[in-house]
Amino acid sequence: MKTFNLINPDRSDIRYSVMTFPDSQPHIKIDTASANILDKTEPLRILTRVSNANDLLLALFIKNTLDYWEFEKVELHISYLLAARMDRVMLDGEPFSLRVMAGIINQANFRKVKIFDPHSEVSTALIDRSYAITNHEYVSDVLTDYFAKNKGGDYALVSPDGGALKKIHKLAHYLNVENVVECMKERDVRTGALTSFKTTTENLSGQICFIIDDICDGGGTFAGTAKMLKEKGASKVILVVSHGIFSKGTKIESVDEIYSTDSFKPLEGLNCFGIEKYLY
Ligand SMILES: O=P(O)(O)OC[C@H]1O[C@H](OP(=O)(O)OP(=O)(O)O)[C@H](O)[C@@H]1O
Repeated sequence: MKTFNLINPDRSDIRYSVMTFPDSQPHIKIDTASANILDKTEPLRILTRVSNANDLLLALFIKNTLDYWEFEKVELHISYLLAARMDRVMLDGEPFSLRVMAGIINQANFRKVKIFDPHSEVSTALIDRSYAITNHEYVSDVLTDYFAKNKGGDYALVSPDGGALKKIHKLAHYLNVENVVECMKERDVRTGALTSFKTTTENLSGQICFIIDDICDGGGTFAGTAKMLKEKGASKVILVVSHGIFSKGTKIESVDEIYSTDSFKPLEGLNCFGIEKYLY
């Protein structure tokens, strides 16, 4: 499939240049010649991060031009979906932001929408003809990379909360890993504060613990979970997230090493895997 690549412009099958008008409107100029040589009856995907509102606008502007040129099968492949966490009304007076995002995407009438490891099933429920791409292949590559660079040993996959728990057993099955540690956390939705960390697993003596989750934002979930895992004997704690926001930086207490993709933004100072391999 041909790709209109907003993540890595050098690998785009259609060339373009992006600019911003003085009033902050994002704008794109698409190279007509590179578009005209493509077969318009074949699928074409727009590959993009939706890390902010302008990213979404640009993708929709491109779809508008591709419609005008009569490309028949345009897909949207999203590495990170803004507002996927706001998958419900958290508190009275707050919006159901994901529903708004979904409405905007739906009106553009993409043939398919693929989303890499969305926060919950609500994204694919709300967005028409959408599919979630799991983190399975990515986590498999992480384990291979980790054990190529470090001594082997007993290890466990850890789900830090209820959201991650829904995915961890399918991942463990895919990876053929038996050892899964289920954890719970409590978050006060009024303040965002994390209030408690628990697990039913008592002894993690000598275990290398891989915490698997979709997003690392401030890192509080993982500092609290890692501290608890170490108190129960874990020899190392490795954080593996699909989407690295790292709003408070990439030093997270009690976490020994971090893996992420560049789905939200390019990252330095940790193990960062390019998202393109996993989103197709
Ligand atoms: O790095 P942090 O700032 O701790 O945030 C990361 C956590 O936040 C998200 O879950 P969230 O707490 O929104 O949970 P829920 O939607 O599953 O209730 C995400 O799935 C991580 O678990």
